[in-house]
Amino acid sequence: AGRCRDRGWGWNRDQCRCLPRRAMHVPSAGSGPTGLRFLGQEEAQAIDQELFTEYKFSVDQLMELAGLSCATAIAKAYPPSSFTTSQPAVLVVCGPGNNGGDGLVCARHLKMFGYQPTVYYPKRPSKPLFEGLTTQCKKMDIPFLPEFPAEAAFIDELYGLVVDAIFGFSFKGAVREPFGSILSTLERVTVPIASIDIPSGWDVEKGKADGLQPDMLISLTAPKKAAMHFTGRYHFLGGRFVPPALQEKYALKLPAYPGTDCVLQLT
Ligand SMILES: NC(=O)C1=CN([C@@H]2O[C@H](COP(=O)(O)OP(=O)(O)OC[C@H]3O[C@@H](n4cnc5c(N)ncnc54)[C@H](OP(=O)(O)O)[C@@H]3O)[C@@H](O)[C@H]2O)[C@H](O)CC1
Ligand SMILES: [K+]
Repeated sequence: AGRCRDRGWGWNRDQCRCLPRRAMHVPSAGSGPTGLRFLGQEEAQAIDQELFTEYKFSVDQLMELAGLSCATAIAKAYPPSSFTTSQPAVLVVCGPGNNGGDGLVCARHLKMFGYQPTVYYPKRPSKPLFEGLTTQCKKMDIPFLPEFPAEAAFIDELYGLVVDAIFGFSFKGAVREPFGSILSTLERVTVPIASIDIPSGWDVEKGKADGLQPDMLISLTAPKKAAMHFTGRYHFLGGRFVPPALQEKYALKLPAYPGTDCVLQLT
């Protein structure tokens, strides 16, 4: 039990024993379907554009479904009872684009599901969509951190899970500040990280061997090529909103979601 006081270890209520925090959550049985197609960056962006221009979805519609998928997948892999912190505290780190918007929606649904999310959102676009999502979170008493914790150990101490909603499929080139420092801190945390769509800082197609190594990846619409380099425990598919004709046009070969579920566990 002395080990429980060490950083990176904690008491697991489900298993009634001390475990490394990274191994805290028991993976559910069963492996995912095969034959999925992994998308390149341009293809992912083309599908996204077509959803908006040809199929007339609005961004906030799809973002709501994407963020709900993420919160649902998180609740399946990391139920509140599996947290070793006194509360199921989750740090949601949001970037400047739509991936960050998915993070805000995810934070709101996590709160609805009984988690205690806190958001860090350093670069906020002055657009009604993002301002609205921010207000919705604030009105639900979700705190926004004024500064990012300087030490990875502070994050390990305060939160049982980090949601990475910094960059998605439009990330390109070398990471610019303040996100470089944020990502280097996140690379050192020992609590699990759940990445939305792409592990942030990874090349969308080639991944990044020495970058963030999330425990969970929630691929939206269809996995991107970077997902082939994902070695964490949980890979979920979410964003169940692609009309069959568009799935066919891009030969997505999406597996069937179970019943009315908005997520599907791939691994
Ligand atoms: N169809 C779907 O599946 C949907 C997915 N959604 C989510 O949207 C993202 C893609 O969102 P997008 O806004 O296109 O892009 P990102 O969130 O990935 O990032 C764009 C911002 O990131 C900045 N950026 C890019 N590269 C860097 C870098 N090297 N360093 C720092 N910052 C970077 C970029 O800044 P610019 O200055 O270049 O403009 C942007 O601000 C997808 O992955 C899903 O998560 C939708 O929610 C719903 C539909
Ligand atoms: K991400």
